[in-house]
Amino acid sequence: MAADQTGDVVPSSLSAKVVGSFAYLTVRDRLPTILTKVIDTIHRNKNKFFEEYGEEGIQAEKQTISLLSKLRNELQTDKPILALTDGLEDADSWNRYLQRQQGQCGGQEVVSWFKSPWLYVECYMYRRIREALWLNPPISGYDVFNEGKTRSFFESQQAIMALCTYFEAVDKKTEDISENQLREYFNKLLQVCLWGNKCDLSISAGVDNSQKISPIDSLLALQTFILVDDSDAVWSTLISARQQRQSGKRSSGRVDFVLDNAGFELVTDLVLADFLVSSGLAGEVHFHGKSFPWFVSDVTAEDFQWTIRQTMAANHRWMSQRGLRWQQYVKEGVWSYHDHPFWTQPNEFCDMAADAPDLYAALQVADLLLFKGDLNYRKLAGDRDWDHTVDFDTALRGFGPAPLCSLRTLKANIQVGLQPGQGSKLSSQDPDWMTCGKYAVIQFYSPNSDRQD
Ligand SMILES: O=P(O)(O)OC[C@H]1O[C@](O)(CO)[C@@H](O)[C@@H]1O
Repeated sequence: MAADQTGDVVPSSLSAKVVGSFAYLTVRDRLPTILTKVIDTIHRNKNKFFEEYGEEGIQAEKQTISLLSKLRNELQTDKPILALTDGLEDADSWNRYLQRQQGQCGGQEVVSWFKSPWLYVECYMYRRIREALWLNPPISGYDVFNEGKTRSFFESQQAIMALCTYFEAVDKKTEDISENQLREYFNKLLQVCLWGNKCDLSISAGVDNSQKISPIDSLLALQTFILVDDSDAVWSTLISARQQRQSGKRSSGRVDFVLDNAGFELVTDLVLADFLVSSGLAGEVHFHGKSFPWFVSDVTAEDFQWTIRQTMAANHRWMSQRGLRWQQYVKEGVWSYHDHPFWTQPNEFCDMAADAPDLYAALQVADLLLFKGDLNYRKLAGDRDWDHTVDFDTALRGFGPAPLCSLRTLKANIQVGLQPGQGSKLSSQDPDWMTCGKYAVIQFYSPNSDRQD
């Protein structure tokens, strides 16, 4: 247990200082592997940089690699975390966060890779990659993870086609079907969107993790791996918001996706968003992505636009039709993409109201917030060593700008909101249940006291 900034007693943050823990193994093994791949990618692209920028490109490649090798050495030898020096717009808040961490150690320990909160140091690594590139124009804007994200999209083509074909049939029917039928489609597409989160490149340290089989066909078999299923509450939230709109009590009708990975997962997000709009469950969708390459496969503005363009250009009738529809939504402002520096900060989301009040206020307007993936879950629950039976609401520690739902496959050893005994049963059956990506949750919280489930 530890006291937070406000003096509340909360479980301690997960950290690599617990030798043998998942955090420890990630910092010891997975993060250096990711850094090595980043260095290899930059080196492999040397000729491209030369063709584009001449000798300057080669110099930038060398210097970036030298900064990244230094970073890998700092990590592997547990050096202190350093302040950022690139002067980018978020550098000050990162440096303030470092001071906050230093304040919390009370001078007894240094803030370092293996001693500090895992969430902090892992986010910091991606920000330092950003710094290494930024300090080296002309390759400052190069996305080192782009090749992997692109590959993962193409390797999931069959699954994307199957999903678009399924959606085509659903879409034809949404106008005159019963609420029960609509609900059935919603459940399926919500689950596809959930399992899409299996496909991230960070857990596999960049190794192929794409979707190979039809996502609809696998749903039934996957059902037993959903540990918490609050989809009833999610549905009720959408339906009651729609009723309020129809009766003129409310205008917005907005669902926000806090996105996670590009590739197949993003396609599942777009398909669900398409369904929400075409069925009238939402009037508008906001997508929140990252403002620089993050956690290997996270969606940036460029990935978002690229995915829509590729879907449009596909040589498959239903896939390209979806792409065209999505482009239309973007043109008409029905869909919009947003980024904010807070999404690429190391903060727990309970800090958002104080540290990013503009973002918090923007989220308050939504009827429903869908938080995709494992990292968002870690930030929702503060990446702390909670007992599994603690309520989701408690772990959120006051965060709740609007009704929210986490759609997450478990890839880090944090999970709340389970039934008594559920965690220990899983541990005895499947010791890696929290980190293997085989289990998932659809976990809901509403700040309105009259929860609609
Ligand atoms: O893409 P996601 O689902 O946020 O997963 C991110 C990955 O990074 C981690 O947060 C840590 O490496 C894991 O928990 C997870 O493997």
